Amino acid sequence: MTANDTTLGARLDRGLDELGLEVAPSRRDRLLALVGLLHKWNRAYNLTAVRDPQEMVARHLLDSAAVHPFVRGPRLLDVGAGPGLPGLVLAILDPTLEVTLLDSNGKKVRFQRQAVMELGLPNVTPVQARVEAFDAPAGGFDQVISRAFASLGDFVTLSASLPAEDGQWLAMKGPAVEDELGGLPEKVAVVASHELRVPFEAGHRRLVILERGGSVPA
Ligand SMILES: C[S@@+](CC[C@H](N)C(=O)[O-])C[C@H]1O[C@@H](n2cnc3c(N)ncnc32)[C@H](O)[C@@H]1O
Repeated sequence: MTANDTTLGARLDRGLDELGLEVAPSRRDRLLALVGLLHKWNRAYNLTAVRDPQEMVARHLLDSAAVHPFVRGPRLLDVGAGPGLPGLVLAILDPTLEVTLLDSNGKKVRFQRQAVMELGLPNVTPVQARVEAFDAPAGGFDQVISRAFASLGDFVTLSASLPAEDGQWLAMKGPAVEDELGGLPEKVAVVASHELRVPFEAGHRRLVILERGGSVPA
């Protein structure tokens, strides 16, 4: 292990601690390995604008891990997952989740497959498809999540058929999500909206949870 790995590991440990997440050493090491893979493949595949591994720990790992308490699974679909965020992180944290990573971009999905293989994650299935052309397995997904994918209205409209009857959408948004609430389709409503603090990040992450037929305003 290099001095740089030690620094990254210390930053990750502190962040997970701040989030109140206890993570087994083998899983914590896989989270760090994911940063290594993102850093290595970023040069060729342009996976993320974040180039610095220290920054990746906060902006990618901890930001994704912050929503873990709201993920109930077991079947979770990550729409527009890109390099697998937040889905890969959530799958590493909880091996009982069955995570499908969906992206239309071939390079992103090739990276997802590489990460699944190198990190040994049998609970993750990468799929290359456009969300609007993707069919859910029988019964649908328990939760459909996205980060930096689309407006709230577009996310829910494009994935309208994918959650189970009693399933949920989890939208990872910035603090100014109120402006997007008007774009929601009828019969889908916000049932909860959580302000999450991400370690080492200045602003707040907002997690908006939606269900069919919900009626509680944000
Ligand atoms: C800004 S990136 C976000 C990636 C990742 N969720 C993250 O937070 O780093 C948006 C991703 O959505 C994918 N995407 C855009 N339109 C899509 C569609 N209609 N169906 C599936 N994926 C799509 C793009 O290929 C891209 O990888």
